[in-house]
Amino acid sequence: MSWGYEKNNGPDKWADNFPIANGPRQSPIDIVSGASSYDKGLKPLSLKYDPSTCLEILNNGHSFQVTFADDTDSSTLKDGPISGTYRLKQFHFHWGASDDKGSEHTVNGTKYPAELHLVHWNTKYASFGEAASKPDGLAVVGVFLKIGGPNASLQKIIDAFKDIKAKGQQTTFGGFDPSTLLPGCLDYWTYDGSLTTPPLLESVTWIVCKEPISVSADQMAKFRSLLFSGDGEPECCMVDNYRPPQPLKGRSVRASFH
Ligand SMILES: Cc1cc(C)cc(S(N)(=O)=O)c1
Ligand SMILES: [Zn+2]
Repeated sequence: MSWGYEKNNGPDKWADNFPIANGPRQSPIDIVSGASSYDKGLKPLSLKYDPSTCLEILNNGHSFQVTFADDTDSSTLKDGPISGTYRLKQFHFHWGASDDKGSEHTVNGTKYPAELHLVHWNTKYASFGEAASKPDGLAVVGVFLKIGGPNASLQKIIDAFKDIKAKGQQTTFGGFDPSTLLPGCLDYWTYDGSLTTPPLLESVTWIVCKEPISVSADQMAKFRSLLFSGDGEPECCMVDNYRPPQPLKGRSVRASFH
């Protein structure tokens, strides 16, 4: 039985096969804004994305992801809390069965209906796979989604859902600029954490944006029409693919803003 988000294979069972699930730097966390400390040494994020590196969109059975060519420094994250250059590998989302839940990180206990993760790897290592096992290997930018007006940039992604409804399905998806998914203000919280799904590797510098982006209720409903299940299997809607907040275990959360 492979891991998932159901009762019998969900987050409470992951430690059975991935003992790091109870490790010292697990993600996500609840961000308590009053307990975060402003660090004037934190730089603004430098995100430079080239739409021509966008390759395809894929339903991997846990979420859907948009993957990028990462053989050059065309789409990168620099500055912020990190040193060096990190390359964009993919982005994906986590969301709920209803608008009152779905994000992985929470803010003062507040859940958002969804959360975007833009995954980058440190080019001091030879590949994503090598970087994923290093304490400074990955940097993931998290962006909350809140219910509001329709998001034109998200709509381009949603329009591709008909081709990736079931697990394992993928289709070409080019010319998409991920910077159109970023909020206007790039104030952020940052802390040392992990992948939020198995293998839960403790290799992620988390960079969580304070400002959410909008998504309409109808657009969220389209996310929930994707399937965890494969073609020909009993249909299981892709919803609640989020891990709940994990113990902070003494970590500090820094803020790039007052
Ligand atoms: C397993 C895994 C892989 C990747 C690239 C990213 C994550 S996450 N949700 O921590 O951003 C998890
Ligand atoms: Zn994620």
